[in-house]
Amino acid sequence: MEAVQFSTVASRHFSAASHSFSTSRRSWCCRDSSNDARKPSRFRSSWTGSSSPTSLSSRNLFTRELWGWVNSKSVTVGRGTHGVVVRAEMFGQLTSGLEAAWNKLKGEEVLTKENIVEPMRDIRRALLEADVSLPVVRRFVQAISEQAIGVGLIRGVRPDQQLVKIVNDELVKLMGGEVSELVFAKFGPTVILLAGLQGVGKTTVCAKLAYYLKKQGKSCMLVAGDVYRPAAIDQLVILGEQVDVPVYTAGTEVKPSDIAKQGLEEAKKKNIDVVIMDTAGRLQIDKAMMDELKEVKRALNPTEVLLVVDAMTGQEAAALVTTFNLEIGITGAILTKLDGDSRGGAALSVKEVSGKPIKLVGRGERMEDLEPFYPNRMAGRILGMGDVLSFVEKAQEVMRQEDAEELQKKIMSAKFDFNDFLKQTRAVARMGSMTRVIGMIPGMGKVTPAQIREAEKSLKIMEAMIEAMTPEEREKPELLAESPVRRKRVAQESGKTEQQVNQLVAQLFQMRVRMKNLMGVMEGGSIPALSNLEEALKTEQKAPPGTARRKRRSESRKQFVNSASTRPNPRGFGAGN
Ligand SMILES: Nc1nc2c(ncn2[C@@H]2O[C@H](COP(=O)(O)OP(=O)(O)OP(=O)(O)O)[C@@H](O)[C@H]2O)c(=O)[nH]1
Repeated sequence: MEAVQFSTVASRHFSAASHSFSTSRRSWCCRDSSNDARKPSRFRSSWTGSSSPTSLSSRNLFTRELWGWVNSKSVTVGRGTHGVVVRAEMFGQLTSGLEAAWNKLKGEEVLTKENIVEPMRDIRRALLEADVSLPVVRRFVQAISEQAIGVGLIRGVRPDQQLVKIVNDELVKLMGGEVSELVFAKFGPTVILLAGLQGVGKTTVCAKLAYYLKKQGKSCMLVAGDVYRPAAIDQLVILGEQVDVPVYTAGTEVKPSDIAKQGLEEAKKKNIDVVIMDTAGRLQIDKAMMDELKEVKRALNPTEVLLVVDAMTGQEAAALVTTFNLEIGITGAILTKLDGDSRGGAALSVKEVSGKPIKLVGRGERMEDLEPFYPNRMAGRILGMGDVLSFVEKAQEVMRQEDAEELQKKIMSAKFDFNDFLKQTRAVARMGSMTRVIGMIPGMGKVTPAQIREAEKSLKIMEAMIEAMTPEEREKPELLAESPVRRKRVAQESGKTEQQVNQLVAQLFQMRVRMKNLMGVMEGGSIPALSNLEEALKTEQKAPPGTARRKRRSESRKQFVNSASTRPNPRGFGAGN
C-alpha cells in the first residue's frame, strides 16, 4: 500500500482516495478506491485534470471518505463500534458518564424528542456526579435537548456523533467560550492581587505566574503579604529564587496593606512590569480576611484580582468565586490542582455560577505547570472525542458547501423561493450574531448597530409571514403574487398587515433579479470575483438615481413574467381577485 504523509500529498488529494487514520503509526494511508493497484500518479492526474476539486461529486466523495475515516477500525473514538476506548485522563468519570449517553443512540437514524430522553438523563447524571451545580446542569441539559431536537440531519453523520458535537459546543459556551486573557495596565506596573483560602496553591501560583509572565518578556516582582504564616514568606522567597524573580518582604509585623504600598513603590522604582501580591488564606471565609483584602485592594488599585481556587472542591469553588466577587470584586479565577482527582464540577460551574472567567489553570506542582484556560480544549478533553468533533465539523462544512451550490443553481435560474429564503436566513442565524455575519461581507463595514437591530427585527417579521404561507406558496411565490386573497390570508395568519405581505412578495421577485445579476458578476473565480462584487456593489450605490433602479425594475418585471406559470394581474399587488 502506498503510504503518504497526510500533510503533503493526501491533504491536496483528499477525495481522490479512501483514507484511514492509523493512530498507531500516526500517518495517513491513501488507497485508490476505484482500483486497488498502487498508482500514485493516478491520484495526481485526477486532480490536475478538468474535474474541479469543488465539484459536487467530489464533495460527495469527500463526505464518504470522511465517513470511512471515522468508522474505520483503527480510529480510536469511544467504545463499542469504534473499537478501542480513548478516555481523557482528566475528569475520567465524567467522560465515561457522557459516553453512556452517546451509546444509547447507536442504531438510531435521527435525533428525536423520544430517543434523546435517555441520553439526556445520562448527561444529567454524569454532570451531577462530576459535582456540577444543579441549576447549571438544568440549564445545560435544557439547551442540549432543544438543539438536539432542532438539529437537521447531516448526511454521513450519525445522531450520536451529532450529539457529541452539540454537547461539546455547549460545554465550551458553559466555560466561557473564549480564552479570557490577563489584562495589563497601560501605564506603570500591572498589579495582580491573588486571594484564596488556605492551601489552595496561592503562594505556588505567585511564582508560577511570574515564571509564565517572564516567558512573555515581562519583568516581575513578588510581594509577600501573608503575615500570619511566617513560613509562607520563606516559601515565597525560595520560589522567587527558583524562578529568578525578586521578592519584596517586610516581615510579619507590618500590615498587609502597608506591605502592598511599599512593594508597589519598590516595583515602580525598579521599572518592574508586573507586581504579584500574595495574601494570607483562611480555613474558611471570615470577615477579618475580607476586610484585609479590601484594604490591600484599596492600597494597590490592582489591574487583576484573581481568586485561586482548588479544582478538587467542585461546585464549592464556583460558590467561593461568587462570594469573593460580591465581597471584594474580582476579575477572574485561577483553578489549581486540575492534575489531581478533580471531577470537573469546578471547571464547569465557575463561569456560569459567578459570571467570572477562569483565566489560568494549574496542572501540577512544577513552575511551568500553569497555563491559560482554553474552554475548547477543556471540552475536548472532557469528551475525549477529538476525532468525532473534527469529523462532524468537516461534514457540516461540506453540507454548507453543497447547500451553497444548490443555492447558486437556484439563484442562477432565478428560482430562489421562500423556502430558500427561510433556510438561508436560519443558516445565517446559526453562524452567530448578525453583527458578526455582516462584518464578514465585503463592503458592509459601515453598518451601524441600530441598522443591524432593525434588520433583525425585519427578519423576524418576514419569518412570521413565511411561516403562515402554505408549502405550495413558499415554493411558488407566483401564487401569492397573483392572489390578493392568499396574501390577505397570510397577513391575517401572521398578524401582519396586507401591505407588509405585499412588500415581502414584491421583494422576493426583486431579490431574484438582483442576486442573479450579482452571481453573474461573481462567476469565474474567487479573489477577483470578490473585488468584482465589491465593484458591482459600489456601482449600484453610485449610479444616478433611477438608472440602476429602472434597469432592475424592468428586469424584475421580465423575470416575474418568465417565472410565473400564469401571469400576475397587470394591476399588480392589491388588485382585486
Ligand atoms: N498537584 C498540584 N499541587 C499543587 C498545585 N498548586 C499548588 N499545589 C500544591 O498545593 C500545596 C499548597 O500550595 P500553597 O501554594 O502553599 O498554597 P497556599 O494557598 O499558598 O496556602 P496558604 O499559604 O496556607 O494559604 C503545595 O504542596 C503545592 O505544591 C497544582 O496545580 N497541582
